[in-house]
Amino acid sequence: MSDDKAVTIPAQTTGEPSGGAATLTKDAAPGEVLLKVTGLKKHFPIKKGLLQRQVGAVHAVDGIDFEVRSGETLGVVGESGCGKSTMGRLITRLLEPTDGKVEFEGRDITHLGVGAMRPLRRDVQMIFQDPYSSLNPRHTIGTIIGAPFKLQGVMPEGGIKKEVQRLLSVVGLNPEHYNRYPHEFSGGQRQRIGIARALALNPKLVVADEPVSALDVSIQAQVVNLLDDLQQELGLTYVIIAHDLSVVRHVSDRIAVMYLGKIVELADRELLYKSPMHPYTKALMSAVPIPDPRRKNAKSERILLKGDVPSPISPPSGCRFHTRCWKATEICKTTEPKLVELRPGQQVACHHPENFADQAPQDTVLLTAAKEAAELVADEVLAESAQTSAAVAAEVAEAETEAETPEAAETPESPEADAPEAEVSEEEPPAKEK
Ligand SMILES: Nc1ncnc2c1ncn2[C@@H]1O[C@H](COP(=O)(O)OP(=O)(O)OP(=O)(O)O)[C@@H](O)[C@H]1O
Repeated sequence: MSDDKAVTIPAQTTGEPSGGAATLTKDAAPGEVLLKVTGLKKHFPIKKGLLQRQVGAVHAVDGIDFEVRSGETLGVVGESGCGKSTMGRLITRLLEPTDGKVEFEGRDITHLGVGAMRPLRRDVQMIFQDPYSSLNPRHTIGTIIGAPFKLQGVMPEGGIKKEVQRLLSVVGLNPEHYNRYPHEFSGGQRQRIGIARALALNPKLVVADEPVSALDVSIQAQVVNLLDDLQQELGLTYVIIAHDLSVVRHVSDRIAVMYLGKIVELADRELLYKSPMHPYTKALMSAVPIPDPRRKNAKSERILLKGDVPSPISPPSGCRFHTRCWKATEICKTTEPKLVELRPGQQVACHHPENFADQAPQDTVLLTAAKEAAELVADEVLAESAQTSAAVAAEVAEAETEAETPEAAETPESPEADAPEAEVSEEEPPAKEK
């Protein structure tokens, strides 16, 4: 980690006539929406035969909506093949979306061409997973980190070499190693080089795609902490993609959980950890050990998921997770649940959420697949899940009753006021048939 904490980005001058001097001002104030994604899709066509006729498509990203606010870190998690990297490449416009909209600072950038995207490339940068293949082995690290200045026609104050050396010290590397080649560095150091390159043009948004998964576990924390420090110092906004929650849990403000091209849960970190609502989130969380001494006696039952993620070529109907979910009923197979905000700061797409009142309590018969999936879930987890859902349902019912009572008292003259508007069930939701 760098000792050089006093990071200052000098003003840069640009060769572009229209660009003007690159300023240090972050246009979006902290908390304002920097990036907005609506109905975003990417379907990769599958072509066959001599005529290369399209016979199908990989539904890598299949209609997602989210926002990234200035200064925050949005973590994106999900198993391999869920479309996280494709999403990262779509929002950095390295891929052309099939459908939907990407807005950056209020500007629609969905279909900007190469030329129009050029100035924007400064503001949106990407850090890649593999620090071995993402750095050209024939170039010195001075050339690699200095490349963005040349590509963008930007001349930093004091020259490129001085700026590259400053960036090296910012990411905790020796500025004297300017003339060395990537193979002379360890994996962690190479990832620091990738970070220095991404930071060169003082970006507003950095999308980091599995930034530490290729590194030794002992090095991972150092790189994550470096990203965290840089965010504090430079006011960066991050989208950090990871396949499990262990990497993003400490650095994210909000977390989006992806499954087969969809966001199934999007919540403030605290809420997600305290009471995950989507069964898939719960399963992902159960795979992460909790290094908390206060919880050493707490049950940490693992939830094993049945089989692999289904093919994104023909994703399951309804809720895509229904083939592996231990709570799935008929409605899950037939009707796709919408991503809705069930609690302030917590959106979820599930008919039978955890830690919340059942959204389809009339639908009680478990699918055969759910019974098989339940075999892999510890009895304690199933019991706890039923218990918390029942408790939340009772709480919700109680809150509704309280909310209705004063209203009725205020309008005693109304004949309807005496009669309860809706029956509030005191009953626990019916137990799922096993
Ligand atoms: N260029 C492409 N052409 C065809 N299919 C693709 C392409 N890129 C990705 N896919 C497919 O899209 C799906 C989503 O891939 P993606 O890499 O986005 O997932 P991921 O969640 O990032 O997984 P991983 O962590 O393994 O990278 C996968 O089935 C993948 O095979």
